[in-house]
Amino acid sequence: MNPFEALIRAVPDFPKPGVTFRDVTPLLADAGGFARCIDALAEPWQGSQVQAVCGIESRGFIFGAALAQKLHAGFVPLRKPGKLPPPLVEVDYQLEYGSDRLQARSDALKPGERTLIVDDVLATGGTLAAARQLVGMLGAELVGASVLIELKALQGRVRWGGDVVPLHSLLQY
Ligand SMILES: O=P(O)(O)OC[C@H]1O[C@H](OP(=O)(O)OP(=O)(O)O)[C@H](O)[C@@H]1O
Ligand SMILES: Nc1ncnc2[nH]cnc12
Repeated sequence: MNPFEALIRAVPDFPKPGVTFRDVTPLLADAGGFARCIDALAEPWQGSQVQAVCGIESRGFIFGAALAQKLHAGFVPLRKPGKLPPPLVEVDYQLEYGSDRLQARSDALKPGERTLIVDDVLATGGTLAAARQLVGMLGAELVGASVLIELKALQGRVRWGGDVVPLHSLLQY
């Protein structure tokens, strides 16, 4: 069994019927499990000279900020609407259970800055694709993406576009 699996709670029919919600809060509450999770998320990127980690609001902030520290990189929040002051760049996207918009400060990344995107869950891949678009609009160099959980049936990896830009997940369902 994957060492992190026991720390993820499956909640049926949340937030709407037919969705099995993968709750990461038991993992976050487990000091050792959380630390090992950040080590495992960082491992593929050691030596990749990551300069900036973009974390996606809100659960992506938790993993992204810890991972940025581990990789000695800066942290850049990609936020939902109404949270960041202008000037901004923004992208609209679809979710497994709705639609949303992601925004970043228009000078959040430097041109060519080696950037990693981090989130907790890859579902349909809409969020990660929007984050990737934002990184491109900011002129940074995308090194890859890391997620804790990949929901394979929703084929987010297909949307990410194969292996040209690496995408790592720790746990697959
Ligand atoms: O691959 P996708 O279909 O785009 O879905 C994945 C996204 O869905 C969840 O975010 P949510 O918008 O529920 O926000 P939260 O982290 O604030 O709970 C999750 O944290 C990912 O960001
Ligand atoms: N099934 C799911 N569980 C947790 N977070 C999600 N984000 C999108 N789908 C999700």
